[in-house]
Amino acid sequence: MAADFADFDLSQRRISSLTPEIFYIPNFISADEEAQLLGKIPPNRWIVLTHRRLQAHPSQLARNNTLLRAPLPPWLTDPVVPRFERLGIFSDTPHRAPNHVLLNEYKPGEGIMPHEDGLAYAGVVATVSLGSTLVLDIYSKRDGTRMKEPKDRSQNGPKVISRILQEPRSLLVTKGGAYADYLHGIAPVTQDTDLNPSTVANWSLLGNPTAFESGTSKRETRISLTYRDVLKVSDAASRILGKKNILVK
Ligand SMILES: O=C(O)CCC(=O)C(=O)O
Ligand SMILES: [Fe+2]
Repeated sequence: MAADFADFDLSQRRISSLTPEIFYIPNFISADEEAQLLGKIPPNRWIVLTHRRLQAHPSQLARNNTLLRAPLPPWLTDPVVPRFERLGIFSDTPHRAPNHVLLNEYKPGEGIMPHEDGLAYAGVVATVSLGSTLVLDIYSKRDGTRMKEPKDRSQNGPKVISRILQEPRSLLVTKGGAYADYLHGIAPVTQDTDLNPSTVANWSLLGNPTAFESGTSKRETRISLTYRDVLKVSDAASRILGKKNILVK
């Protein structure tokens, strides 16, 4: 049985006071709950991209970043959302609860380019990891506005400032602009390497650090559930459904 997180102090799980506000909780869900979640993912909802596939629940956002008002499906709500409530994760966002979940699936060798999450969402993202461990890289936004020569690219490009190891069943919470003032990405590799207490920012918070003592972690298929609060919500069902152009993200 996973803990119910009633008297849990999230501030104790902050990854580092020097970097953006990011919190890590291993074993946020139990192995049974993980298996149930994996079993509930609808096989017909995947949007296939080049290096991963994704699903959006309850729906994709419309072009103007508006969510059509609809509840999250129950399998994405229980048991996760009540635990968020007990931890106060979304207590300061406009709807005080997540209203949107993006699922991403990465097979070994797949990843996601460094990016920021954009203006559609409140500045809190809560990510539940399923199936496999992988490293999330956090990048500073280097000022690359003017690159005189292509060779300057290495100096001006985004730079990894933090590496976060996400174990299956863990929760990662990013707050306070961590996903807007910094970039985040996942390298398209088949194993994560160079893992140790000085290269992994959340090493001291890991559930099972002994599993990574060899310094490498082989990727299996990993699915993330990223819970968000979309700022703009609309009841105008017919107007939005009438529009042809729907954005993935
Ligand atoms: O899979 C993840 O943990 C990150 C996904 C992500 O960055 C996104 O969907 O914007
Ligand atoms: Fe993202």
